[in-house]
Amino acid sequence: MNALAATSRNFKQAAKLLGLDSKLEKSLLIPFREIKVECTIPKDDGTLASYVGFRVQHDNARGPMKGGIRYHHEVEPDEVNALAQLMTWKTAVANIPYGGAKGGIGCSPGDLSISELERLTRVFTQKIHDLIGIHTDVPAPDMGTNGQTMAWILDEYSKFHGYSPAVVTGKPVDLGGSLGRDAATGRGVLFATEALLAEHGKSIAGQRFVIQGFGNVGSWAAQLITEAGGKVIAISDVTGAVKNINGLDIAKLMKHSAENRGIKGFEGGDAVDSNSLLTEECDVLIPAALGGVINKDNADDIKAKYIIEAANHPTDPEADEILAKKGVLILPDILANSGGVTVSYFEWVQNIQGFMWDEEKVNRELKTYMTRAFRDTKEMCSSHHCDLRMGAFTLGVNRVARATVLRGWEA
Ligand SMILES: NC(=O)C1=CN([C@@H]2O[C@H](COP(=O)(O)OP(=O)(O)OC[C@H]3O[C@@H](n4cnc5c(N)ncnc54)[C@H](O)[C@@H]3O)[C@@H](O)[C@H]2O)C=CC1
Ligand SMILES: O=C(O)CCC(=O)C(=O)O
Repeated sequence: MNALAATSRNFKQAAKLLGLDSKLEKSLLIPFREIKVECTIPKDDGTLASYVGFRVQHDNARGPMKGGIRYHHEVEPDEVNALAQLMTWKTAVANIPYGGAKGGIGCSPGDLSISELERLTRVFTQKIHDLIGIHTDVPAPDMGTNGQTMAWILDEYSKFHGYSPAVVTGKPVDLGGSLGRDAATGRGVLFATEALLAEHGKSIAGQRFVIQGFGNVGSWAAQLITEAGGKVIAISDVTGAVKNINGLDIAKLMKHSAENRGIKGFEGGDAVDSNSLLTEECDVLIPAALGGVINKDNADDIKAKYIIEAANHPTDPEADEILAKKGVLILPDILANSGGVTVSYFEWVQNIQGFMWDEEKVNRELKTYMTRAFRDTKEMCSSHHCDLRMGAFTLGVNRVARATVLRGWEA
């Protein structure tokens, strides 16, 4: 199912559970602004290349819009729209004072040199600088982008508006980034998983994990889960998949991946088919790469007891239904991966205050926010007799609806 159709379907189900009136429902669904820009840059060989960039600003009832920028060849308007909408509900689930946005450029970052990526990022920033801002819309990294990308956006934006570190988060620490932001999404995944397992009398220690994706989120999740005593038995990335039922050596896999631009060829396990990774025998499955990977074609074959959605919208609604019948518990994206935007909020606060927190404080506050979001979601599950996805959606949608009504925007 198309990402926007899937996200909107979840939203509409939550709106129904909450009994929202149809005018309010419609105003919450429609994005505030959709931006599409053509970014033309000279390639290193002197030829010109054009890429389409998007920024969808979904909602700002609760504060400045917030969300990552993705560089990936599959970036297209409907997906960016869906991801922006998810950010609106996610920031509300985390109870941080933001709305939601998302951006992206349709490109293959691995095929571009560093200087081409820099030129592309600067041109994109030139085209959208008037529409983003510290109190308007604050970008951050997502798939295919990182702290360096944010540093280029910061620098380009500052040429127009003066030095403005709070205009992006996920920056390098040397440029006002927060300690702990790089690991935050993975660490948030750890805290959320701990909270879910604890409800079932379990802990991370002794559980077998399978992770799809070994980028920022997947690699940090793998490291932190291993440190907490979990056994990561299989991992995939775009280059391949590797399995070791005794547990992969994550530190060695990190080194191999950095040196070889991927996990392919890692000798600390057996190479396995990436396509069957999601259906490997395990206790906890963590999709941490693309959307829509768990769908009606593979849901019935999934053997995990728990799915922790580190990626955004990895599970189609049809798969949700199949997995629910099998008794698989899904911790939804807007809760499970909210650690990233939560520490982005801490970074923005630090930039505005001009005061830097130590890493221990960042991680401690992150745990408090993740635990609270999990508890608030469970309360919605109890009051609306629904699963965790609908618990998180009703929590997020209700908070945004209340702010919308208070601001007098629903009419
Ligand atoms: N970076 C962040 O702070 C946050 C990221 N997310 C979500 O987490 C997911 C991953 O994001 P990042 O780790 O930041 O991206 P990244 O670009 O750092 O890493 C992406 C990883 O996915 C792998 N991948 C790509 N295609 C694949 C495929 N077909 N099969 C297996 N692996 C594949 C890549 O090889 C890479 O290891 C995305 O869905 C993103 O939206 C969610 C919240 C915050
Ligand atoms: O850190 C942020 O502002 C946004 C991260 C993001 O794009 C996401 O949570 O999907």
